[in-house]
Amino acid sequence: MKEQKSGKILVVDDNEDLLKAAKIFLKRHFGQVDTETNPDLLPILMVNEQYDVILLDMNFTKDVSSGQEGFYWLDRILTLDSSAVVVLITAYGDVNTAVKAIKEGATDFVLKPWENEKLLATLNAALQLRQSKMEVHELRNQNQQLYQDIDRKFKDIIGQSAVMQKVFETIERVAGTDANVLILGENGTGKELIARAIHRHSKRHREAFVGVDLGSITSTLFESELFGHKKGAFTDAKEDRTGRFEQANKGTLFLDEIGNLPLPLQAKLLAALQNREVTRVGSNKPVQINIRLISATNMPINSMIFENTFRQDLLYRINTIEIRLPSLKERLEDIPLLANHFIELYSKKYNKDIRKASEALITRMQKYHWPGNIRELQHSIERAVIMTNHSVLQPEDLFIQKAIMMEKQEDLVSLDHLNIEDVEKILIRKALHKHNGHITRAAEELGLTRSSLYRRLERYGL
Ligand SMILES: Nc1ncnc2c1ncn2[C@@H]1O[C@H](COP(=O)(O)OP(=O)(O)OP(=O)(O)O)[C@@H](O)[C@H]1O
Repeated sequence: MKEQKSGKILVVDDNEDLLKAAKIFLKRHFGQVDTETNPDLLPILMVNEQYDVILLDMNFTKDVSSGQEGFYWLDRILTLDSSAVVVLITAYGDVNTAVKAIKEGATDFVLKPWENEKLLATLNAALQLRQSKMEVHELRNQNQQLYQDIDRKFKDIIGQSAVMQKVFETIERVAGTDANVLILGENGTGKELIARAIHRHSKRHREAFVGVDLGSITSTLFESELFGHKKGAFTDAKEDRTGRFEQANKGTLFLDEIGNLPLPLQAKLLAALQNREVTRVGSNKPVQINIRLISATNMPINSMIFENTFRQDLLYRINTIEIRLPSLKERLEDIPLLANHFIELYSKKYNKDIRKASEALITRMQKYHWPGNIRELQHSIERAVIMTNHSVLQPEDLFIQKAIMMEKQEDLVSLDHLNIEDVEKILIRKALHKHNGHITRAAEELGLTRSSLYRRLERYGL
């Protein structure tokens, strides 16, 4: 099999005969060999091509042999590309010039007239160096990207409204402490996002952030999931298992949906938090735990105390600091930022060229009530970005799809759970959808005048 030649070499020397000879010889060993007599063209050559090794003469002006020109061009090359690999050539080489050239960033030095085999060995070594320089360069870029991503995550908590500014202030104040934090807020308001931000800005950021959805754990699995179990502790315990508390040791434990925890399990959780230790199911050896606790719920946990559905002593354990996240309705001024943030995110993800949301869309979004908060807004934008042909997102991109989705959901709802307003809303949406948003026709079908339909649209935020 023919050997695949690699490496792009540029030879810069004022001697045309030398260049010809070099080209003939080097082409047998490298993928591309370019030659140039005029060093002034170096910058442009380097823009047009990424050379792996530049073989550079040290003297270009007739009767000058100081090597100063070589040093000048070496410096220019390294300024243009700090990973460039330059091998200097000179007929008047001496040890001092060689040492100086290496000190100034040259990779190696060859003397004219050269022996082909020696030149080849020097260039092969230079090529290897270039490859590792490029790998390091790439890794550094990746690293930088990762750091930017991590950094951006805090910036990814979008919000400039006064309520969100307060939330940011609180996060900054509490993150560095070990205080237990309770985050309250409706579904999709960003409770988990905030919990992760607190962890990332805490002293424990190098340790684990372990989340548990208490709303979805069955009573039977609660202890095994949280505290772990020993092999054979019960029928399905085929292996030893570390519980979430132990996994989070030295880090942060995030207990989501804590308001959904039944009372008997609240007692077990409280005991673990008070004693700062857990015992795996089937074991009698308690394990010490050191965790920072962040909890979250969408339930009105403070009033649950009065209904005896949440233990007051547990609440006191978990809510040293309380953060209440506003619903999206309470921060309508953040909608433009959020909308454009998700448009940018999903345009990149789906390779589309969508610049922003139109003003009409923003106004429309600010009138909608967003029961699913930011999660709903995020998903609506994602769908719209996938489906649209517009470069500026329009109301129909978002709301027609929303109407279709809602209609599907509403068809599943049985009417006896609804009050008269809900029924009206459903009928209005259906009529609008049927007539593609045509107000006069929808009003006719509903037996309303145009203005009374408008009034209802306004009232229901449709
Ligand atoms: N301020 C914000 N800026 C940008 N994205 C956000 C913001 N708040 C929430 N999100 C995004 O919205 C989605 C829902 O957020 P998250 O899961 O943190 O909400 P949650 O309150 O924990 O929801 P649930 O109560 O349903 O568990 C996530 O994709 C999150 O990244």
